[in-house]
Amino acid sequence: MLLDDVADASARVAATRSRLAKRAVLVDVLRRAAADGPDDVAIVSRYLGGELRQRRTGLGWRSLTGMPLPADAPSLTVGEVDAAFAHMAGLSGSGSSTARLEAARALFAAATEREQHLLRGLVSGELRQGALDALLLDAVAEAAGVPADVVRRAAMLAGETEAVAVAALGASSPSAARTALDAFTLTVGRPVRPMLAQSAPDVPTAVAQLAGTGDAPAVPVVVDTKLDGIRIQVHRDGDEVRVYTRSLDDVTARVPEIVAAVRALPAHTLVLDGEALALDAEGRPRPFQETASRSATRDADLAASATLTPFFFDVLHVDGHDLLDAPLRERLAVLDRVAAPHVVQRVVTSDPAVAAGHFRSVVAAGQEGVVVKAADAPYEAGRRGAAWVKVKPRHTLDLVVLAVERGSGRRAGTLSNIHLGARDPAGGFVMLGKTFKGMTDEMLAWQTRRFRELEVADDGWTVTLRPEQVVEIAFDGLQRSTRYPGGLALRFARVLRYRDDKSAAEADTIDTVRALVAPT
Ligand SMILES: Nc1ncnc2c1ncn2[C@@H]1O[C@H](COP(=O)(O)OP(=O)(O)OP(=O)(O)O)[C@@H](O)[C@H]1O
Repeated sequence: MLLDDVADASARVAATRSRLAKRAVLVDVLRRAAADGPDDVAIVSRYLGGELRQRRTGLGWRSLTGMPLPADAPSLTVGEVDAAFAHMAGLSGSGSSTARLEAARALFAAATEREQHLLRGLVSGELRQGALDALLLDAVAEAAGVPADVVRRAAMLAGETEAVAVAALGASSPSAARTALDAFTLTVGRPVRPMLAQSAPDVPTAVAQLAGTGDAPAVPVVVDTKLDGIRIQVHRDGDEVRVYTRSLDDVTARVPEIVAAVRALPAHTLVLDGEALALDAEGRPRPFQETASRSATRDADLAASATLTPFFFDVLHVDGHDLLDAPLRERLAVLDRVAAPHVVQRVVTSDPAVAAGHFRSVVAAGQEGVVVKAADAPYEAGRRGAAWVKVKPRHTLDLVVLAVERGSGRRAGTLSNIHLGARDPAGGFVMLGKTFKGMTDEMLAWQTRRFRELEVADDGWTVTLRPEQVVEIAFDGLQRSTRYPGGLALRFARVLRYRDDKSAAEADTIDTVRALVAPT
């Protein structure tokens, strides 16, 4: 397949707001890629999702300025483009950056204007979007003639889209595609995308959503303590233990204490879902920053300074039995048996008052809130379904840093005041305000370095960034604003922490923010 076909599809997807129209474009291009063979499906599904197949090419955003003028007519195949990036990624040693730049120039010289636009987006990561991935999976399902939930489930278990697209579109018939997709099962040692939660403003609302209201007898729900640490998914096969983060990165080498704790549990094979936390001598959680900086750094000194304790709230597999489809009630019974010293505290009740009492006591003990869960629900990998509902005592949003201003006075020399954007589901970001509050000196130093890496332009005062860094913001409310494009501004926004475990595609959307505005 020609790169031009993908560039054309990508431009048409970006040009329409209609999900149906976007999906139709993707179905068409995926079908044509399938006719050209599995290698093309692999590459095209990656490119449509906004990613290269190479994790790192060594090419920076800046190196793409000053590329040659575009070619007049398309000639590049996707296979040639993938091979060119594989070559660039493989270069190392002295002279490699010059060689890489030459290879990039040759590639760009052979690309038309819209192909160059696609290549830039792929290299910079700007085309990557969570919403696009979901759409792509639906398009794979339609192109292969199988139900969308079968494809989604396979992708969650595979932890990626490419292999699933190849399996589904490489099959000779819809029933063969289904068989190929059913072969993606939970494998110990291969992380699955974690189940996510919706939010509710308070505990009675969350309980009512799950336990039901009215005359029917209320069903008991699980009210789990919400710990404010780092999501971990731990896989154990005998003595081999691997620890993954929310974004499925392998952090095993950095958390030997978690490995040791899980090795001591009474099971041979295990997949556990939970949270890692730094505790003080009294067993109270230490501030999140300590847990986060510990996991974000490879620094051995820091590694010694805070010990992480794992707490588990779910189990997906034990000794040859997959539990994904078992109701939570059963999974928790297994969890209590195999992970007893490390289980998150919970109450099971249908009484909103009891649930609210648990919420108050855990918040008083320094925890973040609760997650109310349907006791009969399966584990829905990768889904923000209705079966888990979180409740926290304060308003927070995960926003993306769009730009940053130079600090002055005590903050001279730093990059300080950050511009905050919510994700627009149709593409791009909507600015909601700025803040320089809540940052510790360490955070300031960290962000000053980090934002230089993301710099796109610098007018001497404001540095415009690639929209990649997610930040968790607390705020007191929203006000109408004529200054910002969404017509809304945050009141008293302050930084709680930087979220390295979330990509910009997972940031809160402007629709979520609008839903917080009380109807007038
Ligand atoms: N007992 C628990 N059950 C489920 N999730 C928990 C629990 N304790 C802490 N968590 C954390 O809460 C998160 C659930 O909220 P959500 O799925 O919205 O993820 P998130 O966007 O990372 O949320 P947040 O920023 O509120 O932690 C999980 O990702 C997990 O890290």
